[in-house]
Amino acid sequence: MGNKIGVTILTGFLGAGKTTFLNNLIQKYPNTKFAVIENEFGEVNIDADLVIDNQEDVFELSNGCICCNLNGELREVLRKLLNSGKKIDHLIIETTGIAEPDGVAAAFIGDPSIAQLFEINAAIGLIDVKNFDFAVKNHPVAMKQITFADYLVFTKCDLATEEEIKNIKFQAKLINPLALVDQVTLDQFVTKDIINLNSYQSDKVEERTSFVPLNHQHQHGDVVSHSFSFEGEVDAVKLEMWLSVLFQLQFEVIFRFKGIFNIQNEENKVIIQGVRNESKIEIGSVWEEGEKKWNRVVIIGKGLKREPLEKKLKSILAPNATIL
Ligand SMILES: Nc1nc2c(ncn2[C@@H]2O[C@H](COP(=O)(O)OP(=O)(O)OP(=O)(O)O)[C@@H](O)[C@H]2O)c(=O)[nH]1
Repeated sequence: MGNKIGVTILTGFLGAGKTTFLNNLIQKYPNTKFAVIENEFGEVNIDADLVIDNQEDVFELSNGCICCNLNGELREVLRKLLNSGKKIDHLIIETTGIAEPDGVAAAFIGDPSIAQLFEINAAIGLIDVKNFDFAVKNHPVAMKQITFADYLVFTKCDLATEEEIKNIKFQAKLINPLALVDQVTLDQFVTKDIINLNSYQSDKVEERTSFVPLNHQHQHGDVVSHSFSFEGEVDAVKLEMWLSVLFQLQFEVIFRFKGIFNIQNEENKVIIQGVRNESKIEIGSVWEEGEKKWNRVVIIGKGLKREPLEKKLKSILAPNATIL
């Protein structure tokens, strides 16, 4: 992460346990100086008062949602934070239960002055196992939160049976095959090194993408997750053109995009992540000698049909490539 301040985004539907988790998280790292941005969709920000105040800097963004009308204000707070001269090791943003986390993440990737100083570390999605069905059936945003998370934490497991938890974990993994999963109960400390997940680093993307089933499709309501793997070299210009169309014109329906590409004349893997209408392109590890040069792409979104995507992927490839 270099000298940049790592950013963890906490997402999850209303009442999923974000503030509870945040407090546990802060306590887990007594030597880390956190700044916390609390966003609540009401004029009075109650959550900010519920954050245990271990001399953390808690900023409140109320009466709106940072994924939309408060995005400018979020940028303003980040600038203030930097100009304050205070030592900050890590920033946690707790979004409202109805926020689309990609809008928050996009601010860190799309704004060069912010991206220079902050780096998204991971998006944590909390899922209340007792309310999972209700939330995903009735609120498309809950589904979007799950698709965007790098790490899914199941809460209120103390209130559910083993069978219920297993079933919900299974469904959530189908919706978001890229995410790591874990579970907590009330007041239980987080065991994973949450602030160092580094999910946006190219090696972690490579690692997670390799766990996704090959050439798979899964549908949950109108949210569908497609994975593709194919051999052959990709034409960089054609890929860029396709992605710019995808991210500029279709970002409303593309919730998540991660890909590892074998680009023509490039010795290293090229890692591409799409966050709303922004994309992050990084050079990954070198293709090892004898390693099969698979391109792997995972696209999760609303009502996405497989055939046009497959056709598009074929069109960016050199003629000898085959999609399996
Ligand atoms: N039994 C049980 N209760 C929990 C657990 N996690 C959170 N809660 C309770 O659930 C309620 C909501 O938790 P919060 O942490 O405020 O949830 P939130 O996601 O921040 O809520 P909003 O900001 O309203 O979206 C609180 O009463 C918590 O004490 C859990 O694992 N088990």
